[in-house]
Amino acid sequence: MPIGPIDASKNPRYAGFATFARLPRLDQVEHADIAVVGVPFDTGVSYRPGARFGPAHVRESSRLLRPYNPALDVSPFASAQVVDAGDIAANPFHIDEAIDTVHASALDLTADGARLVTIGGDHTIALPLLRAAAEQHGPVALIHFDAHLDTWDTYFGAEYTHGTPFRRAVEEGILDTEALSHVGTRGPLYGKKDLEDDRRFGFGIVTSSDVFRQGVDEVVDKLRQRVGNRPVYVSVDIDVLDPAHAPGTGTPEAGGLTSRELLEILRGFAGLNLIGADVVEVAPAYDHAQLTGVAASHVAYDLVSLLAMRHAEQA
Ligand SMILES: N=C(N)NCCCC(=O)O
Ligand SMILES: [Zn+2]
Ligand SMILES: [Zn+2]
Repeated sequence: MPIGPIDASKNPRYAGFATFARLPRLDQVEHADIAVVGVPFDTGVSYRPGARFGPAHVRESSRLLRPYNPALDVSPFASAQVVDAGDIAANPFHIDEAIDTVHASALDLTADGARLVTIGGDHTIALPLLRAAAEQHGPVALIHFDAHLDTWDTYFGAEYTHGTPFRRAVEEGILDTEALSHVGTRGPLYGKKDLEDDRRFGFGIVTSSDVFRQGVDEVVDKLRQRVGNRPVYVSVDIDVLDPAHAPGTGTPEAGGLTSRELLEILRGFAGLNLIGADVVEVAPAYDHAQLTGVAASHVAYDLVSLLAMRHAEQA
């Protein structure tokens, strides 16, 4: 029997240390099937800093999550042993070293088959997480929720930033270029070439307007078709949400998804071969009333739920 979260009917949910969803820590269980892990790192940002405080804020905003997920009809913490694996200690003064640390820690945490939901941290960390995923599964399909493409080349000559992880990943051959999608893209670009490069790398784009005009079901259908039964990694930059739904982020763009749309699309992924996920770019200094923290914690909860369903199917 998995060890579940602290019982909120016996111990008030606002009391005690904040692990994700008040789950046990990794060192309190014998084996974890799914681990939520933080990466407090924001040295890769191009605008507002502060995503290094994202993991603590998402945990603090996750105290109200309950054990049954009616939208997916699953009790994720009973279907699998889910834990909080704490934070990866990424060097804030050395991006290359931080990337190596995240890569090594992700490999370590998943060595016995555990799946990760990583809480960022800026989007730079998706690169080492994808490296680790590809080492275990081969080149992976990607569904990338973001206002931004994050396939740019360099900033100030720097190759490893939060605007460049997916270009690096394509260059490294760790993504399955038949099955790459951005969702929620919007806002001004540097030039048309950004889109041309992106298409050349193999990405298909579902813009934020597409979600509005076509609706969730059609978008889910398209994304599912593109992924098929490939191993798929889901990366959620919280700035995919409209700043009204997620003000606490570093590079906000108007005209984004609602949290309802994002959660509904994620729930449409039930049955896909999800192998890992991240929720990045939560910067609490710009948040209000935990809007962004609550949204991110619910996104992480649905991702954990999808992984738990997958785990139960395979067990
Ligand atoms: N990954 C995020 N959130 N943002 C990328 C923004 C890149 C830019 O400053 O143009
Ligand atoms: Zn973004
Ligand atoms: Zn991003």
